[in-house]
Amino acid sequence: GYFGEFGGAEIPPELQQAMDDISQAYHDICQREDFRQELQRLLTHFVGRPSPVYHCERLSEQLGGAQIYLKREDLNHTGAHKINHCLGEALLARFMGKKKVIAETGAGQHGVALATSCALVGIPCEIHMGQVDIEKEHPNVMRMKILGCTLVPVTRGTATLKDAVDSAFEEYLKNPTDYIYAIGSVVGPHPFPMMVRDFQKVIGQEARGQIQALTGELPDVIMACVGGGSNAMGLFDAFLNDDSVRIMGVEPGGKGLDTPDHAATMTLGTPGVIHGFRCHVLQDAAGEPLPVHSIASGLDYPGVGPQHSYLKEMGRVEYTSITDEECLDAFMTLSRTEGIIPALESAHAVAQAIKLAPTLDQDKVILVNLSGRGDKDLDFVCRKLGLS
Ligand SMILES: CC/C=C(/N=C/c1c(COP(=O)(O)O)cnc(C)c1O)C(=O)O
Repeated sequence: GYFGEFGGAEIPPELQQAMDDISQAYHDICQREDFRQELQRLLTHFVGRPSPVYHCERLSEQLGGAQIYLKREDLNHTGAHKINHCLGEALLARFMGKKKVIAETGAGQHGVALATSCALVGIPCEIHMGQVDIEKEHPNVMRMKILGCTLVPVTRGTATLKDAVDSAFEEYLKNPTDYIYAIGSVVGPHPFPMMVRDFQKVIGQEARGQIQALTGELPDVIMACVGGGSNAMGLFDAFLNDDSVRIMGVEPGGKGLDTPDHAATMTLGTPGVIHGFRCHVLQDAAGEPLPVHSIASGLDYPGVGPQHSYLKEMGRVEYTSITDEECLDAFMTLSRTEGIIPALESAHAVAQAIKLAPTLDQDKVILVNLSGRGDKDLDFVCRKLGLS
C-alpha cells in the first residue's frame, strides 16, 4: 500500500484488521464479473457515463493560444466526479454486509454522492460535515437530507473538512465490524488511496480516447484541481506513461502563499503523517496539521493523496496553486464565455488553463478536468460578488 515512501497505514492495531478486511473484500469483489457488470451498468445508466469532452472554442479564441478542452465530470448524476467512487464504495459495503456507511464531506459533493449511492443500494449513511461548510454549501445539505442520510454537524477545530474527517473516523472506530468508512478522496490508510483511484480512473480511460478522437493526438497538457486528489488521479492515471503529456495539479493558494490562509500542500507541505497515512502535510513543528483555507470547501485539506506525493517526488507531475481571487475570476469567465458554471474547486483548474493557454501556440491542446458544477456555490458567489 505504498507509493514510494508515501501511503501505508499508520493506524491503531484494532483498525488494522478492519483495513485488512476491506483490502481483502476489495480484492475479491473487483475480480467478480457480477460486481464489474453492476458497476458498469450504474456508471452508464445511472451516472450517464461516458462524460463528454467539450472544446471551449470561444474561451480559447479569446485567450489567443492553446485549445482548452474540458472533461465534463460536472455532467455526472449528482454534479461531480465523486459519484464514480461512491458507487464502488456502496457496492463494496453491500458485498461486505455492512450495516452503516460513514464519511466526511467538505463541499457536500462527496456527501450527496454517497447518500445517493447508499439510497440506491439500501444501506444507512452517516455524513460528518463542518458547520462552516454546512452554512456555505446549503443546496447540498438539503439534498443530503432529502436523500435520507444522517448529517452530523462538526464544530471542533476549524469546523471544515479536516475536522469532519476526524469526527467521522471517531464514529467509525466505535464499530469497524458493522460500519465501513467510505472516504471521499485518494487519502486515508491503505487500501483507500488505491481503491478510490481505481474507481476514479474511468475518467482518464475515457478522456484519453476522446481527446485523440477530437484532435488526432494526445493532449500537450492535462490539469486538474487537487484537494485530496481523487479527480486528478482519476484523470492522470491513464496518461502517466505518455511522456509527451505534461501533467499539472492545481492547489488552493487561498489568500496567497505568503499568508497562512491557503492549502497548497504540495508547494509548502513537508513529508508527515495525517489520518493514518504518509504524505506531504502542512504541519507545525510538532507534526500537527496546520489550519488551512480555501474559497472552495472541497480543497481545504492539509494533507494530500500519497500517490500525488510520490508523483511530485518523481517529477512526473507539476503542482501549482491558484488564489481565491483567480478562482473567482475563472468561475465568472467560464460562466460568461462558455455558459458553464463550474464548482469553485474545478474553477482552480480552469484558472490555471486560462493562465497557461496564452503562452502556448494555437495548435496546442490543454485538457482540464471539470470535476464538478457550481450549483452548490451560487448563493456564496452571488453574495461574494454583490450579484444578489
Ligand atoms: C471529501 C471532501 C471533498 C469534497 N469535494 C471535493 C471536490 C474536489 C476536490 O477533491 P479531490 O478531487 O479528491 O481532490 C474537486 N472538485 C469537486 C467538485 C469537489 O467537490 C466533498 O466533500 O464534496
